[in-house]
Amino acid sequence: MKVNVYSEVKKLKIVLLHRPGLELENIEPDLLEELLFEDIPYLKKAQQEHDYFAKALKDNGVEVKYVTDLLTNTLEKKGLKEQFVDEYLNLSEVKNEYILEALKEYLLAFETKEMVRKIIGGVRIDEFKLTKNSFSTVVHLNKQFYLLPLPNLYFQRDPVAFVGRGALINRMKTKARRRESLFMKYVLKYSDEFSNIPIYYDMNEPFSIEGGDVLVLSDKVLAIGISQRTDPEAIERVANKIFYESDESFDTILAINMPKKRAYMHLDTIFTMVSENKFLVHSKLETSLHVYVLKKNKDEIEVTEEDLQLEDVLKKYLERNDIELIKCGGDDEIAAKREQWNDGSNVLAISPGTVIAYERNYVTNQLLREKGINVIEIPSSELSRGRGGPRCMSMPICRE
Ligand SMILES: NC(=O)NCCC[C@H](N)C(=O)O
Repeated sequence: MKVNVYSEVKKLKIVLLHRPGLELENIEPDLLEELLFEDIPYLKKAQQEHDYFAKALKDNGVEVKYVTDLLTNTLEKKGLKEQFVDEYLNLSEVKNEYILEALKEYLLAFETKEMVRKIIGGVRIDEFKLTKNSFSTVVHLNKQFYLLPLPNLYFQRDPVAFVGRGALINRMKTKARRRESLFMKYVLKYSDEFSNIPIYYDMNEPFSIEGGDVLVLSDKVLAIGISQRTDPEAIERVANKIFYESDESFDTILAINMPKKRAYMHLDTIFTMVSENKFLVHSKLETSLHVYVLKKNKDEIEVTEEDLQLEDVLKKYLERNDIELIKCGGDDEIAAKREQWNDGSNVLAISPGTVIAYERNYVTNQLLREKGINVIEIPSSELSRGRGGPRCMSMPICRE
């Protein structure tokens, strides 16, 4: 499978998705904050909405790959089931040796496909009895889960980011999402479907970076948000790797400083590209931004700082004057807040000027159409409860 991502908008050919599963049925009110959800989703409806999203992509000529299929095939073909479970449990919050031993035995007893479904879905206390009990295991039995679910996995944008011909295997900021990166790490490392993909970041690095913060603005310019989820040190390591240890064409990284708060969770929460010169932005993003410009010089990275309007940053570094910003919700203050809350700025371009957007953000979608953008709308009553949009739910593997 060819990895080729040098744009946010060029024709999308292959995309990575995860269809929500059991994991959404294991979100309960006391876990909402820890699991990064705002409400309890209804799985059946969420799956129907996700299938609608996948169909919209396929109907537009995009090949859809599911991370669970890729992982299952890799583990089966390469006999890596046990090694994966060991590494996966090691990344989990489970430290009690009796519980780890019992969990490993329980998970390995499943067929690979079912095991993959289970490790994503979580394991409840009532699914098996511990044979050995000690004081510490008894304490743990007062909880509801041996292994917490991964309900954010359908936001495939974040754990692994394809950039150029390579990939960032991201260290996710929160414990709730840390395990997610291991899925594609195994696929990229062991699967025959991907060969010799250069890796520009690894999940074992100490600093976090999430794919929602990474935008491939052109074959020379990356934009990476310094956000609640992405550390400047991670950006620095990615820059050094791509500039000096790869044959990529990128020579500029715009590190955009962002408010470190959930409403601005990732750069793509407030800023996405919809055509070669048009961008959809959070209505408050028109103020000046503090941007650190990392330039590839001969031996080391040259860093300059800019306090510019986003439009001026884009004109300067994309070297074009026809840059146009479209505000989420337009000039209607209340619509802007409402639609931003439901990821109105987070659309997925499947070709220049054609985007997939949530139907609920109809004010923004109308504004996009008035600017000549073709908007394909999808339902999201349940998907939205995880606070992510169509761009969050997809990771392009190959664009034209
Ligand atoms: N790129 C994105 O904006 N992803 C959305 C992630 C939502 C998820 N509930 C999270 O808080 O990480």
